[in-house]
Amino acid sequence: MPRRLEPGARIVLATHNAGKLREVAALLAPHGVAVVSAGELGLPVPEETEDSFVGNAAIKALAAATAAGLPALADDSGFSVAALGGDPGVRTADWAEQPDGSRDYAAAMARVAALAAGSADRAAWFTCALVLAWPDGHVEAFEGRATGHWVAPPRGTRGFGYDPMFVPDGHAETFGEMAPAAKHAISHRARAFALLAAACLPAAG
Ligand SMILES: O=P(O)(O)OP(=O)(O)OP(=O)(O)OC[C@H]1O[C@@H](n2cnc3c(O)ncnc32)[C@H](O)[C@@H]1O
Ligand SMILES: [Mg+2]
Repeated sequence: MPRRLEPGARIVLATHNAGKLREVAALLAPHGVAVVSAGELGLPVPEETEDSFVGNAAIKALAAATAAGLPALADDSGFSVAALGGDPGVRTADWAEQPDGSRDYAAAMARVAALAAGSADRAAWFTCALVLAWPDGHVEAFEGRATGHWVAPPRGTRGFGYDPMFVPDGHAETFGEMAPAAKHAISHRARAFALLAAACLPAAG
């Protein structure tokens, strides 16, 4: 049996990414769970040393749960391109990292497009792993995927990260052009969250 949070429980959202924080907080809102972010608690950014999304989400969730003494929810996610053998994948954030530590997503999207342009296979997908960890080391893990294709140049200013270069299956707009509610209806994060909610969260009110 999965472990479930009590109604009214307080949890840490173990991410330093503002886009993810906004999306996960919106998904959590109907479940009556009180949320505090890793940034608000001044928690450090742990090193993501695993080669799987679930592995890295577990590192982040366990580090935050232990440091805060509260259950913690972490998201590890990434963008994969079939023509690149699934890259950048778990290294998606690293591909955007600049020498000064800042992130340049325009440059990262241009690099992905340049490397993949030689192939007729435009298939791409986002993956999201959500891991809920407790201070005693217990973890519950869930994964969701959204499939589609990549486009260049990037389109749209909504969303975050690589959203402007991804068109999900059955749609014409990129995640960067869609309304947030439309992205939530089909995204990798929403799919992982639906599994998490069914197993571990108080029923939505
Ligand atoms: O580790 P935390 O603190 O949660 O924040 P992060 O931004 O470093 O997150 P990851 O290590 O999981 O790296 C995920 C990368 O994939 C990108 N990404 C994840 N979900 C995305 C989404 O829904 N749309 C666009 N890009 C996304 C994101 O911008 C990052 O570059
Ligand atoms: Mg990260």
